[in-house]
Amino acid sequence: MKVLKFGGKSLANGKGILTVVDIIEDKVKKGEQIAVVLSARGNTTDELENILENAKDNLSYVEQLEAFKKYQVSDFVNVDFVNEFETLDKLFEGVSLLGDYSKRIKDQVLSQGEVLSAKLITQLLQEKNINANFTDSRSLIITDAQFGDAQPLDKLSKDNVIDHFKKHNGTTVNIVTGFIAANAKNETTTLGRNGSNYTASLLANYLEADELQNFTHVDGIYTANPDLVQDAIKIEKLSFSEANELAYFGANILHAKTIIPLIEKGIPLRILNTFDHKNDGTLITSKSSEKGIKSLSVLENVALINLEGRGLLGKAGVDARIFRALAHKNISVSIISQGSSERGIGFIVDADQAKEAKLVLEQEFEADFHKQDVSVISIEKEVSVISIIGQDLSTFHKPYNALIKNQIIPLLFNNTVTGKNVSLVVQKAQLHRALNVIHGEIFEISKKINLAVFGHGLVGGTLIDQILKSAKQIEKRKKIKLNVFAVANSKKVLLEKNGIDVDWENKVKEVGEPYQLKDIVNYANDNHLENLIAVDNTASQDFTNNYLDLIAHGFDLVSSNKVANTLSFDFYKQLRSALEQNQKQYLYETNVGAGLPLIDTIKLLHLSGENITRIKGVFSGSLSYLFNTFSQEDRLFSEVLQEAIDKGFTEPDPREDLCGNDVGRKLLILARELDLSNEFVDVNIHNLIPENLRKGEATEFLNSLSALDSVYQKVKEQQKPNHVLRYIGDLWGDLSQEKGTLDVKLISVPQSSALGQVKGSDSIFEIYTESYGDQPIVIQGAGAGSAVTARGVFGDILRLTEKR
Ligand SMILES: NC(=O)C1=CN([C@@H]2O[C@H](COP(=O)(O)OP(=O)(O)OC[C@H]3O[C@@H](n4cnc5c(N)ncnc54)[C@H](O)[C@@H]3O)[C@@H](O)[C@H]2O)C=CC1
Ligand SMILES: N[C@@H](CC=O)C(=O)O
Repeated sequence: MKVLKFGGKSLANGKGILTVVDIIEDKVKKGEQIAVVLSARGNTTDELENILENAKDNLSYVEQLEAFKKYQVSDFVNVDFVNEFETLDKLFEGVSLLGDYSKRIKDQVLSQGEVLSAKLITQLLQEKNINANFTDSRSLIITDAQFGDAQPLDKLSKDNVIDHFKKHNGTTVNIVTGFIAANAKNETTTLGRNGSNYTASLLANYLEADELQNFTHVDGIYTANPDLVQDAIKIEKLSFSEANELAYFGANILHAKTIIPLIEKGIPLRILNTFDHKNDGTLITSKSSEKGIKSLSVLENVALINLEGRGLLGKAGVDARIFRALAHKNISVSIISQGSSERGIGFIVDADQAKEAKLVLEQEFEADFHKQDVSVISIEKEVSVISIIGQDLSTFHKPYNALIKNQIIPLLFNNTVTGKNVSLVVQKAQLHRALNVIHGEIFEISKKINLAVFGHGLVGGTLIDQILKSAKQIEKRKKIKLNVFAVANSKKVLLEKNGIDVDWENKVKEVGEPYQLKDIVNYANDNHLENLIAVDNTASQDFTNNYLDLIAHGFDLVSSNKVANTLSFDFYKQLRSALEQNQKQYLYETNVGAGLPLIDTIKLLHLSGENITRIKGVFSGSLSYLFNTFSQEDRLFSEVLQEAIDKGFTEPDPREDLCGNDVGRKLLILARELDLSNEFVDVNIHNLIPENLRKGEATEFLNSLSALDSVYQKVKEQQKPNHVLRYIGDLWGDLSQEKGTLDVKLISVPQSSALGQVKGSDSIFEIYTESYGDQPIVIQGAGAGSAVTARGVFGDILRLTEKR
């Protein structure tokens, strides 16, 4: 025998009720022996309660009652509800006249909901020639006289149930009303919260059923509420004790009292979805899963009460006074935390009891206030409790660190000593994001990294395409889900919380909107996006003004833009201190040498105490290409320069390369990596642009490139034989001092030298250190180009995700 229980949502008009009839019919046709327990349909119980209140308050309720009746009858014209409707009419009339009702009357009213439901299903099944038998549980379950929350009298109830099922067995399907019962005087009682589930488990117990199937509107029990956590996973199996923890912490499908009758007889409970009944749901048995089950549950309607005072220190009986005072008003405390200094105590109560709790405590501690032993009793209403079930403190650092990195600082947390359960109190506004962060961490589900990409020109555009192309592979290999939720240029932003797709460029044009930085920050907040990274692929100084704001709003930073690292040394330090304060990271490997692993190498050498004495080389990819090609081939300077521009080697404004600023910046960035405090003005730069071409717009300059030809032809010709031109950066001097010497210059070197042999757009960096002596560490390779640079930026993003 299996007991099937259907909840209110399953029995609502429309698809629900028809599906329920199909499920029962299907089981009967397969020859399964079943008993069916039903809740009231849809919102019936709430509606009845509402009408009752209105009747009591002498408000007009008749129209509401008629609508209620109409809903119950709906299209089911053959069902006879005359008795039930008359009963309700009389009860409401009486309440309206008296202006009051007792718990006994309320139970009589509410019980009609289950009666109507069971009568209807019985009728619908009979119309399908199924031998359905309407069973009023008031003749089976006998309780004490505690109306509203009656306790079953087991022996009597069990005998009744067994007798009834003996009489009505075989092909009969008993359709039993849930929730309602009767006392010894045959007065209607109800079984309280989750009453229908309770009826079903009592029946399963008395009948020693093989299984209780609880049909709901969800697929089973999830690792977290799927409405809040998109990646929540259905739990296939769990034990009663694990389910008990879930029930306690708010999984409202289950309640401890409904589980006990099942545990007693070892009857499995299966949570199923009426609307997808092919799904196996979640099976709850006495057997614990080997690995232990983990899940998240949430308490939302709560408030945090905080009691503080220096005078509490070491005083005996303070806690006792708090609890006594609260208990006196029937206020229950669910989570409590107290520092060892005993100067404060924080605890959670139901939100609607918070005000009363504060009042009670203010009265209790009135004298202590006067003596200034107690200074504050405050209520924080905008909080929620997250409980990580199955979590102990040995691995708690993982979700905790992930929360901190996402700037979610729990207000309070505690754990159970024996069981595995850690609870956190967080700001309500952060609940959604906190749940997703913790869930991702404890289930090692693909970590979602939310990227806002600023600048989608050569480098930015290539980066976005590279990300979209490899996102699936990365998710598979590294369990990291890269989600580009924002793409912005200087004017417009495209925002897509679930990530842009290959058509992003058109969408930026067509549906992109003018924006300010705060719009993107707010969008991330409103959509609870976690693990935020801002990627700066602009060349804009204006944009770097946003860095501090981004950091303060929880973004890590990645940039190919070199400007932020080359503004004043004060800003450089301010940026680092903001990063430290907010526990954020800033990676910029592409600032020097594009995709080459230069900054990391120098950082490591310096950190390990290796004394770097000089860094010298061809720092610019575009100027490398220009002088390598120009020195080698008999071509016009302007022609080769145009080629470097066309290949995407130069800065957005190529004058930044030619005037030496770009190399100057790179040199300064490396110097600052060595803790030197040089400013940009300290860099001695040989500007390659003749004086007369330095002013005006970039386009003007680009139209007069040929004016450079004669200048550089002359320089080329004045070289010694077998020499070539190279534009180099050189960091030297006593690098243990506060500042180093930084030179950027055009030199002529033998073609056979290391610098002379550099080809194409390669950069070369010679790093001289004390241990390596005269033989420098050499890093050489493509020093410019959108593909290699974008790859380098991508590398920084991935490196950041691993640090999270
Ligand atoms: N091209 C290369 O080989 C390398 C370039 N870089 C750096 O990469 C960065 C990007 O270079 P490219 O892609 O070549 O430049 P680009 O000119 O092609 O793209 C820059 C983009 O930034 C946008 N932008 C400008 N100001 C903005 C603002 N305030 N907010 C949002 N977007 C803004 C522009 O609209 C443009 O789409 C530069 O900082 C450059 O120094 C670094 C290493 C190598
Ligand atoms: N314009 C730069 C690009 C990389 O930083 C260069 O030419 O090196």
